[in-house]
Amino acid sequence: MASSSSSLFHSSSSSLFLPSSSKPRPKLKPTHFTVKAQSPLTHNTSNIRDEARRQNATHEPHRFSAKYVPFNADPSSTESYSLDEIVYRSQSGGLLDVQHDLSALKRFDGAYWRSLFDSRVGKTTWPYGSGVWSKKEWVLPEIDSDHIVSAFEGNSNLFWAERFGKHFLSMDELWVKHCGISHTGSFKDLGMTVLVSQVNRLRKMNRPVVGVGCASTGDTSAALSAYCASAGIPSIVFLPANRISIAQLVQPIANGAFVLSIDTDFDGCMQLIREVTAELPIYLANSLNSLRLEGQKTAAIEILQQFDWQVPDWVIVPGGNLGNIYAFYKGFKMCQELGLVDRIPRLVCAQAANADPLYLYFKSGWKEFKPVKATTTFASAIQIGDPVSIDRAVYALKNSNGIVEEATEEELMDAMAQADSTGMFICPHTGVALSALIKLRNSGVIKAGDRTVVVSTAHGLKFTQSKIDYHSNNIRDMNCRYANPPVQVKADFGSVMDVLKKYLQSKAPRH
Ligand SMILES: Cc1ncc(COP(=O)(O)O)c(C=O)c1O
Ligand SMILES: N[C@@H](CCOP(=O)(O)O)C(=O)O
Repeated sequence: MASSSSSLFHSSSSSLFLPSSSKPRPKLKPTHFTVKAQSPLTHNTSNIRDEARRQNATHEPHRFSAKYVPFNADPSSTESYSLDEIVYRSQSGGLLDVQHDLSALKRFDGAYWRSLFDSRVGKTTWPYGSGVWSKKEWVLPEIDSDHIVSAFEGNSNLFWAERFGKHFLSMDELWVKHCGISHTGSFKDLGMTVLVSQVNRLRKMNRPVVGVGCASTGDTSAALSAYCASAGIPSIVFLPANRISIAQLVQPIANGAFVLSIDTDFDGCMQLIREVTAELPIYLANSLNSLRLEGQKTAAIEILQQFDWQVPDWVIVPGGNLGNIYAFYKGFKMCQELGLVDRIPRLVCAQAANADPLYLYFKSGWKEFKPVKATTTFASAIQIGDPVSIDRAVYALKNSNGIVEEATEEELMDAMAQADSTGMFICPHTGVALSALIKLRNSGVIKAGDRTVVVSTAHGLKFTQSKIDYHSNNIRDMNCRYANPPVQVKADFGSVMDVLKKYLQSKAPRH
């Protein structure tokens, strides 16, 4: 059913002036805030990178750090790896997590970090003009700004969905975080800037990385190929043949990636890329690699920032491979731990009913996880039956008093059409998240006054075929209740007037 692919194929202004002593210091108060206001290109330098270099040379070295540790490890564990190592799994075969030196970050209080992050928004200072790198100290603190590969991603709009909220849900406080209004049209840019920047650093250090590879349902591959192309790094993408949209397929092709269209589903491609990256000097770019989530978590920080550091009640995220739901949890949790906010929102992960292993696990009371064979869904980017980040997702949901919901094909397509009819142009995955919201509102779990954020994960323009099918009433076993097909009309004045009069009558206010 899903649309198928063709056969073709500082400020300087916001520099952080770090204290010279490595001794613990009293927490900085906002009044001692050390962000220098200065416009980017004040020093006769030729571009923003040069300016960043000049600033770096005059600054003291960073004193924040991060490392890989086993995910959710026992506190007694001493296993850890430098971020400069090429490692995706712990000794026991479990997931890894990037652990920041929180005690170093805590030398600065919440007000300090809020002010610092706020000061960097809306500037072109390298690299802080990016919504991800404006939080560099919390993302990859040790990377040289010169190695960063960025499209100034992030800083996506948080849209007040006034009409959708009021009209369909009697809600005043419904917001949509448009992570898909981004360089390659999905939230993957947030993670990929971090991963490709680290690869760039590794290559400069002469580490054996010849290329970067991923399995993809279309968005990871688009982001990977764009960032790699921008840095001149070879990218290799494994795509499930005929299961991604044309718009997504053409992105890595245009960006010069080595594209393999493989006769299997996403889970099959994921298995293959894991085997291949264990053998060849190809760095793995899927979210199994915990570096990606460091970038993705900044969307959560941005939401808080956009609400002037007030915490919403609910955040709803569509889930597939399940890295993103954990990334949101991690972003919110860091803000709480570092004193920027005093609580975190409740998280909802929304799945397509045709690809719902997490939902089934949740419904079983977290008794037993079983991968499923995911079947075709209009939400094609989340057609995933064996998510690599299942443990991360469960952790995020349990620790945020979270919920999992699911949406049938008809529900998700109706929700997408309803949202579009109020001026949005969302992707089917966002339709899944909105369906979850509709269900939770109808059951009274989410209250009319709850401030709720739905995360929109990709741009609707990547999924136009699904909208065409829906609005043409061309989907088997679906009512397409909100279809709005074009009216065919003869090219004469009378015929045009007839249809217009009928239309205007149907729209005239009734008294
Ligand atoms: C558009 C879109 N939405 C949602 C998701 C789900 O994100 P995750 O795999 O991190 O759960 C993906 C990718 O999987 C996606 O491409
Ligand atoms: N939707 C994803 C699926 C892979 O997810 P990842 O976050 O593990 O890379 C895609 O677009 O490929």
